[in-house]
Amino acid sequence: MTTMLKAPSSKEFMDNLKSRTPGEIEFHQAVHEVVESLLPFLEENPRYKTAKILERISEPERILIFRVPWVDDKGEIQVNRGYRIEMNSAIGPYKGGLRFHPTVNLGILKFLAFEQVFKNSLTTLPMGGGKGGSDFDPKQKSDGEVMRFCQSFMTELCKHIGPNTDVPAGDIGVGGREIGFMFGQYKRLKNEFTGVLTGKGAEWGGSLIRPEATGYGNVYFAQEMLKSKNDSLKGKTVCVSGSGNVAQFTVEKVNELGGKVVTLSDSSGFIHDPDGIDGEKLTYVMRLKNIKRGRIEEYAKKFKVGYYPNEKPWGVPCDVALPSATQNEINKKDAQTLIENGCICVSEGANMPSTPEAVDVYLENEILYGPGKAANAGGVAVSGLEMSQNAMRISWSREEVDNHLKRIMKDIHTACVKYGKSSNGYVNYVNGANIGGFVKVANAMIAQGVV
Ligand SMILES: NC(=O)C1=CN([C@@H]2O[C@H](COP(=O)(O)OP(=O)(O)OC[C@H]3O[C@@H](n4cnc5c(N)ncnc54)[C@H](OP(=O)(O)O)[C@@H]3O)[C@@H](O)[C@H]2O)C=CC1
Ligand SMILES: O=C(O)CCC(=O)C(=O)O
Repeated sequence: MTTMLKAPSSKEFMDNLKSRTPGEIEFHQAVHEVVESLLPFLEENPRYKTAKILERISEPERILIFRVPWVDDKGEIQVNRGYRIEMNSAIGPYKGGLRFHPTVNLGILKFLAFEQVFKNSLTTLPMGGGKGGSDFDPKQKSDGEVMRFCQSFMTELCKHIGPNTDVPAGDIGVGGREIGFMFGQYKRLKNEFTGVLTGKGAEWGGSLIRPEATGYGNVYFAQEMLKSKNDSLKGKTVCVSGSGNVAQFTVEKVNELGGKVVTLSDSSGFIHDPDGIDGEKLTYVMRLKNIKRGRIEEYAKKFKVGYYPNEKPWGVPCDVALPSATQNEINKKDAQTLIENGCICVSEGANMPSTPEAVDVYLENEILYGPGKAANAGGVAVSGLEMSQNAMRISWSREEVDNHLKRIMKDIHTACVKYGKSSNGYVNYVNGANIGGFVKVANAMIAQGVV
């Protein structure tokens, strides 16, 4: 027998969540946004209330926290903390990146794992949600130190993951180098060559287009949003933040589609290049960041453009903003400035880069706003395609993978419009992504019983 339950108010729900997860500020922020989107939908669909999906989906299935000891180049022992949040496996193995950054803590990884559940569902591929990482800082470390850390991290993590259980990938501070070291250690310990990680090198099981996928996917999503207004990126001035994996391939795709990117940043400041970051300058950025592991300030010196230490790029006039660095990098004032300067579209390469107050500004002004869990889903989507290729022991061409990516981003856009269209015609992509991502996971959870 089932009983009809009244859904808790957003405040009741959040008070309860906060009392059980004190101090996990980013996690509270991510859950609050989803609850606000979902409560009206739950009123119309009471079976999700009866099954207590909201209560279950916001509680990780499993949290792993472990010691990561390693030896630095001076022979001194260092100790970091490792994490893996296995958030939800209703529609597939846990899937999501690993972040190595000194700011990493439980609340940040839980927000990322929670977002990942909805994002992965939106891709239409069979992937549950997870996230992990460490407070280890790869900056200023030698390759040997990074390798020893990665090997120690994987020595513990390998007990909990597997190609049908949990498949990590990269995120901030984890790129091809780190995935290589972790894959090597997993293979050595388990004596098996499997698709246990994605983002692998193309010669050893990686998918073509995975490095490009998050940035390209975000630009495809922005293009879809603009297309809904009979507009495009051609001739648009674009502000990008960050200068890592996502930012670099965002610039590449914007250039290809005829836009002009005028900013890039890192945690020390931003550069403003009014002439645009063309292909040649982008090659310089890729060398600077991926090989030399230098600071974006060096771009300003090399190309004689403005560098603004300890500032973010949102005061630079643009038509389109593609935040691609980190969470909460655009606050209310930044959002107001963007709109006052004529910005008509914000599409998030980073996870949760806009504060809730910034999001309110976008929605009140009815600009095109693509939240990260929809707009940056291209990365994990191509990770899902890497898992398929590994399982079939085949490799698709660049063109095949790129065509899949384009189709997936278009489908995500369609799902957001389906669930997010307001009565006045404005598409609230926040509601669209949250409800669109929720339905498949919630239905699977109901079908699988109280687990
Ligand atoms: N890689 C992927 O496939 C995906 C990534 N994302 C998200 O995209 C964003 C960027 O990731 P990715 O490009 O992979 O990471 P990278 O490590 O390659 O690059 C991160 C960039 O962001 C900057 N950054 C990091 N932390 C801060 C901070 N606190 N303040 C200002 N700038 C900062 C870094 O600067 P510095 O070098 O100074 O630290 C660097 O330029 C993240 O939010 C990530 O979660 C989302 C989906 C998939
Ligand atoms: O490719 C993946 O599995 C992870 C991508 C990721 O971490 C993200 O979407 O935030």
